[in-house]
Amino acid sequence: MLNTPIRSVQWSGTHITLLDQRLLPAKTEFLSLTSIKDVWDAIFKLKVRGAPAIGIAAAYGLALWTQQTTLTNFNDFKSELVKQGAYLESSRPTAVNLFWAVKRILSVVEPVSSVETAKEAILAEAQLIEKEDEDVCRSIGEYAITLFHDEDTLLTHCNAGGIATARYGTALAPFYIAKERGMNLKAYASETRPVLQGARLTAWELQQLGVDVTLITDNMVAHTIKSKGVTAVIVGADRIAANGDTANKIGTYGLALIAKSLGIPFYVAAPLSTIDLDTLSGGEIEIEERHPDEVRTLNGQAITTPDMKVFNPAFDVTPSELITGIITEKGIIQGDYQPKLAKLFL
Ligand SMILES: CSC[C@@H](O)[C@@H](O)C(=O)COP(=O)(O)O
Repeated sequence: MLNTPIRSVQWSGTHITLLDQRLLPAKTEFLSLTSIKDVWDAIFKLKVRGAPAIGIAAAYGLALWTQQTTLTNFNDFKSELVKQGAYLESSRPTAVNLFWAVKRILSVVEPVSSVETAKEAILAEAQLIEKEDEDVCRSIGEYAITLFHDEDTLLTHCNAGGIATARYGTALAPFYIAKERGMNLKAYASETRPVLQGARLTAWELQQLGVDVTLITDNMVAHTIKSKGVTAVIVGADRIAANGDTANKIGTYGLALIAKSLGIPFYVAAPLSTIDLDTLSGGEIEIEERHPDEVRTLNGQAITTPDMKVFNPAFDVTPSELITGIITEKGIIQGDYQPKLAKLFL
């Protein structure tokens, strides 16, 4: 049993050690990322995925670049660092944690005046981002658990677990806390076509944790909620707009509509680093569209003609009015999201 969850992104002194999430659950393999290009590629290809983990990988990616650069002039170093940050930001558009982490790393260079000091400050900040995410996820779990009772059955979508963060996850954090407290939370995981994060990652992660987890395909959600006594839906987020509209894995919006129709609560669990007050509403969030082959194939096997026309958005936006509560490290907010989200940052 994997009671201490695997760390999906770690700094290893000279490189980044990264769990290759594409291979799970068949193989638990770690990659050594030795250049910023490796980090871009890892984010783009979903070797690392999940909003907070992408942010941590990006922060370490910039730390890696700073350790390797031969630039000695501080102004040249600073302007190249900005370019490297923009390069990493071009890997995936939707999860705001990527942009948040790059911004945070760039900001530590402001008060310093030499390349050597900047290198140290950047690595320390990347390590702090990882450490803080662990604490934040634990806190999300502690707030989340107050919403549930022993023997409740929660349905979750995609993977917002320990491997998508520094530790504990966001939507899966209450399962870790429940285990510690001897409380029995049961789970249904929807498989999450086309990349199957629910089947490959969430079902595996909860099974490792010893949670009673059952896998369903995405089209079984309404029937399962109705027939199996699911008490709540809990998901993570990739970007929460200022008004509470939430971008998360494709399928989340449909889940929220089903939850509302069947009268069960729909919760979003996310850290403040996923809340983007500069994005006023969900309509402003850029939705990543991925390669059509993800839909044309299933586990590497073609399921359509090779030229089948495909629409493959990786995320959708759930309007805030369908969200029962947003669980953050600073507490749970319910309704009236605009002022309440803004207040979290004061
Ligand atoms: C704590 S992870 C929250 C979200 O990032 C997660 O729910 C999600 O949508 C991940 O999408 P992915 O495409 O796998 O990166």
